Amino acid sequence: MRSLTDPSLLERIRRAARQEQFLDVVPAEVATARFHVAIDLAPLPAEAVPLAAALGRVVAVPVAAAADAPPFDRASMDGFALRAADTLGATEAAPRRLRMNAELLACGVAPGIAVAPGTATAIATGGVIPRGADAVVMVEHTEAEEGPEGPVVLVRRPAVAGQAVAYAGSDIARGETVLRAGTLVTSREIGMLAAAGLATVPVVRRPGVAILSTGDELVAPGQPLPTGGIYDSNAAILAAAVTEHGGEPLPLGIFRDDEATLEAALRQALDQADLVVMSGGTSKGAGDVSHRILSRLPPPGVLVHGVALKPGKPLCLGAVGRTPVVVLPGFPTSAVFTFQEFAVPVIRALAGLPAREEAVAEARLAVRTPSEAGRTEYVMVSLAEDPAGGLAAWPLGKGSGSVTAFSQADGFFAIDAAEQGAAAGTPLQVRLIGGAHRLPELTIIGSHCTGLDAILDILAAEGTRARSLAVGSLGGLAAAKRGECDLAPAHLLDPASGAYNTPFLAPGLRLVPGWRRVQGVLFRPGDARFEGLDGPAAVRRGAADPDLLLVNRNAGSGTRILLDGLLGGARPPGYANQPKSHNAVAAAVSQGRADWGVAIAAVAGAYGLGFAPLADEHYDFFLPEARQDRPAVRAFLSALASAEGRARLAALGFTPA
Ligand SMILES: Nc1nc2c(c(=O)[nH]1)N[C@H]1C(S)=C(S)[C@@H](COP(=O)(O)OP(=O)(O)OC[C@H]3O[C@@H](n4cnc5c(N)ncnc54)[C@H](O)[C@@H]3O)O[C@H]1N2
Ligand code: MOO
Repeated sequence: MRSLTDPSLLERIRRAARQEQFLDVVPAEVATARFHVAIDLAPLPAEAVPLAAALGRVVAVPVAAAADAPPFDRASMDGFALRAADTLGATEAAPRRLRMNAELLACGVAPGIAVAPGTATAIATGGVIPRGADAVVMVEHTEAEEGPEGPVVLVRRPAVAGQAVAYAGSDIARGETVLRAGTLVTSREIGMLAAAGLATVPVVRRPGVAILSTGDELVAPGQPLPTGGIYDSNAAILAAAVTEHGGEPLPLGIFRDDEATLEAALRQALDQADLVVMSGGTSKGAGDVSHRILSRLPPPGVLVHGVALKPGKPLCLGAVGRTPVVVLPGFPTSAVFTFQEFAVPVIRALAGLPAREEAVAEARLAVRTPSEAGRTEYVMVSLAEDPAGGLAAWPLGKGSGSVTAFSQADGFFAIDAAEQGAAAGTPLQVRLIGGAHRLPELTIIGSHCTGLDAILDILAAEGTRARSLAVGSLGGLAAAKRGECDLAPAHLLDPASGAYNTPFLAPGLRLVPGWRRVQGVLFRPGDARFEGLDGPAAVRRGAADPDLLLVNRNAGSGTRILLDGLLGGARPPGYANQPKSHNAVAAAVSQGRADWGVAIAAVAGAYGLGFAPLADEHYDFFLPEARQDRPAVRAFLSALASAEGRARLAALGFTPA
């Protein structure tokens, strides 16, 4: 992202406003087909690596055993090696009497004496079966004694040939294929290779995947964030995903949105990598940068720019010679989603891994979900129990710019490009991310609060898995009425009565008191226009001074109802700026985009802001009566009432009910 004084950015915005510039937007299947014919997808050449380094690698060529396992016929019991025929008819009352040979076959001892008829040799588990012997009798079924002819062994059970003998090559036969090409090497394979006498294993060379992030705003995690800065999360998630799919990440860092810099970086990446993945700067005019750079490199260059997908429309796929280049959209959800769909299959193919196994779960869509016609829209969802049986899918609703949607979702489903949304109740095939999902024991749908995290941390420590979906107080109340959640946290103010939450109770629901949150006016510390005022005076001051800019809240929120009541119809400057959370209000005031707003004390504290208290807001839980006896609900209620829960809430600035 560049500054507004940058003429190329102005040009980019003008052009974007004029027209839809992805003239060549193609369906995902077309994009994949064009990409795959232009690049090589055969596994990379083999390299021999020592067993200690083989974990997680992919076997390149069939591996044959160099030795038998066991390498010789081996005793599998401590006892006596003998000829089974000599023990025929042996009983407790009439044991067979065998002369003991003068050697003890411990492990690692080469036998020197053959077992002749009528003799036996003492042998340990793992000992080499001597010539002439065909069975081992365990020591418990024998008795040794000193006879006139020397030491003898009395055998009290008849043996059958082969008894307690593990034959040479019965486990691994020399020349047998122990590992087939394409096998992923785990600890189990490493054990087999060692037993077969192999110190190294031929594995597919790991595809090197260069990862470049582009954007003037990007900052490496761990560094301080300047105004307008964004942490480079794409590079980290992409590098880890490369490793997960058998590649070797080559993190090249963050590059400025500048053609010459990017071209140099791309050339450097192409020198060392089997696949180049860039993220950022692909949409609109910026996409031309990739076009221009790629056109100066060996053909074929850009193969696809624009895919009829959401997230992921600005994706650019290209190749230099046969080396694939993938330019992902900068938005984190778009980047990781298109990486999974378009880059992962290439990495796995080069790494010699089979296509990723897709796991699908059937679910019903919990709420109506809009989509953009003309693009196949992939909707990230959380799965919860459906009261009608099976699973309900709840859209995360976070959008392409979210850094958490892909990481927190259980899976995603597609809405066809021809549709403009999907109705609540639509049966869905949800593709699971990570191949599996575990249903939470406690489903919480409604308004979010850091106090709730404190209680859920206690539950987690006790081993109860909870899932909290932040859909706002009203959305949670509706879910509770439909019986779709265990608890619906809410802070709903009824303007008529001035009461919180109780006026919204419905048959079948009960209200569990949670805690109070102090609402107040937020301002920058040291702002003399607010310092020292009480809450109502701070609102009057804010409303009266035309130089002061308000940050309001969205209609329907309890905070908005409170502020509207205090303003008595006044509309101070900034009233139209209506973000949807306490944190957004605090960030606006803290960063100087506004001078005052109303939010809870805990958030003011987290941002280091001044605070003038106004009123107590009640944060309570709607609980469907049908669910109140579930063990996880009981565990939640006791954590809420516990001394620890109350102490943690108090420490966060909340007043437990
Ligand atoms: N006028 C239009 N604007 C946009 C369109 C459009 O069609 N017309 N498309 C939108 C879509 S769809 C997407 S997706 C994004 C992708 O844009 P870019 O690929 O050009 O990405 P940037 O502008 O560089 O960044 C977007 C966003 O993502 C943040 N970002 C970038 N890189 C990283 C990173 N490595 N780690 C974390 N976050 C990153 C960046 O700061 C921006 O906030 O464009 C829409 N715009
Ligand atoms: O296509 Mo963009 O990826 O919607 O956000």
